Amino acid sequence: MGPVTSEQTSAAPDQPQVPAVTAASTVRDAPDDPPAGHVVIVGGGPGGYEAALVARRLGARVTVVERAGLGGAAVLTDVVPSKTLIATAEWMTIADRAPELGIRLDALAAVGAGASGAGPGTALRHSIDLRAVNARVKALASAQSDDIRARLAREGVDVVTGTGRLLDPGRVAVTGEDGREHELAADVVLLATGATPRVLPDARPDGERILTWTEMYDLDELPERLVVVGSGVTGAEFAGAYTSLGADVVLVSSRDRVLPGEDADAAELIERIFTQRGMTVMSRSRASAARRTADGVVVTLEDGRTVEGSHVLFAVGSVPTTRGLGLEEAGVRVTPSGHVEVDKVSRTNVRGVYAAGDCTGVLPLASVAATQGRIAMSHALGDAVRPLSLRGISANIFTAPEIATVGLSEARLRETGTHYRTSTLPLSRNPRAKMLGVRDGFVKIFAHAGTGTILGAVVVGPRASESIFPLTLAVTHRLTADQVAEASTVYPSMSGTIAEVARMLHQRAID
Ligand SMILES: Cc1cc2nc3c(=O)[nH]c(=O)nc-3n(C[C@H](O)[C@H](O)[C@H](O)COP(=O)(O)OP(=O)(O)OC[C@H]3O[C@@H](n4cnc5c(N)ncnc54)[C@H](O)[C@@H]3O)c2cc1C
Ligand SMILES: NC(=O)c1ccc[n+]([C@@H]2O[C@H](COP(=O)([O-])OP(=O)(O)OC[C@H]3O[C@@H](n4cnc5c(N)ncnc54)[C@H](O)[C@@H]3O)[C@@H](O)[C@H]2O)c1
Repeated sequence: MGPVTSEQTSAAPDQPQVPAVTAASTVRDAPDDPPAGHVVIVGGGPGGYEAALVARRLGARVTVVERAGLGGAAVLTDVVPSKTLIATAEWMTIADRAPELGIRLDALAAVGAGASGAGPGTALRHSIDLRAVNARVKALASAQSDDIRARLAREGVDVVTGTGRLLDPGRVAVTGEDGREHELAADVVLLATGATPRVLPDARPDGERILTWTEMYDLDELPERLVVVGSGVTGAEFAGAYTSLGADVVLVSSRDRVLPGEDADAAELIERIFTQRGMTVMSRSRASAARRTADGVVVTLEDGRTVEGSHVLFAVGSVPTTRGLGLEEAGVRVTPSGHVEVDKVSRTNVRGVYAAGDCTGVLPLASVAATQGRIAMSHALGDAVRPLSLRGISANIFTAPEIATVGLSEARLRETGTHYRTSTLPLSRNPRAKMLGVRDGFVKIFAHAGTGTILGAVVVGPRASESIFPLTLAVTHRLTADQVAEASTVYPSMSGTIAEVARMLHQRAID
């Protein structure tokens, strides 16, 4: 069975989300001779497992080949662990505001709770038991992976443990843990093999002091001085979290500022907050090597300077997991960076072979991987499909405060010469923010200068990941600033600022 070639555009794909995997359903066995053929999916991350569910719903027999664990890097090493760690860090950040809100942690209560050596009147602060934090992180990730495995089993998806390799468009070889190889015949193949941390040749991770983000959850004690190399989203999230947890953090950034790809106002605000919290940010500093010392590490920069720490975390990007996948042999085209080339319905250049997620490099987000996987299966199995659009994709950087974005960035609007208007309000003027002791953050909206249609937005603030949703609706459904301004908001609420910024855009339009 080959893929359908015409693109239909009726049903919209679901909201791009990594699915909840808790819903109960009866076990469905795959039919021996499924009407929609056999789909083999290599990689069980969000790109792969979400596709598997869709393919089963569309009547295919489905086999997922996964070598590490279901849920992929997203669940086992990247999204889930980092956001669970950040949940603890966020609590610490909120606790820092407690005295301002009239909350005291007094010595007596702490002694009762088991703190030792604190006499009455002793000033106390919360501290971190990193072993306990990381045990929670790993247990949560592993439970989520188990949930996904159970959900796939309930839906009748076959899961094979091993490493998959494309032999040709209709055959996948699987090498099991025992080294034995067997073949799976496929009508459709989906490659969803993700990406792995980039490693500098002279800074090989050792799992103890020189680390990638996947190894951070094996630490039992808070690093005394953590050097974080790379100030992209991963570096910024870890540097911010470890500062909140109480570590002394040095962030080595090769660029002029942290988060170089993000809204400039948001990035500047985060950098200011980072330094206010005691983080050392070294800009225009590129690391070239790292080595162990007797009790720590030394990181060497390209200009010869050195930075000492107890540990170093390299967050210098990822490489697609596409080597050894048989792409060349099967004639699948890859980009110079090694990503699988796909179109907007996740097709590669080889008929019947699709790809989704980080191995395609389209937009490395779990939500996008899941959407690409779903689209691939709908297309391959002849269901209605709407090609991937990145227009209404929202994303969030889980720093404190969070940075949430949707739609076009200001840089992109400038690049494309779009005639736009923008308004911004700081959260410090919002009554709810004042009550909560929140000072940092803002709402910024971009609207088309002619039509008033909302083109993009940035929200910086606590739980910005939640507040961005009305603006995602606005961008997705092409609402105007006036339509957003007319909607009622609760008083007092953070979302009041969103409506107020939308009102400001109206005033500007009639200036
Ligand atoms: C630290 C960090 C935090 C992040 N936080 C977020 C976030 O908050 N929100 C968000 O949306 N995104 C986040 N991301 C991005 C997100 O993790 C990825 O976009 C997502 O994991 C991509 O999903 P995927 O299915 O393409 O690949 P993965 O999740 O990487 O899964 C790929 C799977 O394929 C398996 N595999 C690879 N090769 C083979 C083979 N040959 N045979 C068998 N199996 C194979 C791997 O073992 C893996 O399990 C984060 C990334 C990082 C690094
Ligand atoms: N919250 C989220 O959704 C989330 C979190 C983490 C990652 N992600 C996804 O993963 C993608 C990749 O993010 P990332 O931060 O892992 O990688 P990245 O490639 O975006 O950032 C790596 C940074 O390291 C810098 N760098 C590279 N080599 C260096 C060196 N030798 N010394 C110092 N700096 C160096 C680069 O200039 C870059 O700024 C993001 O675009 C995002 O889509 C998402």
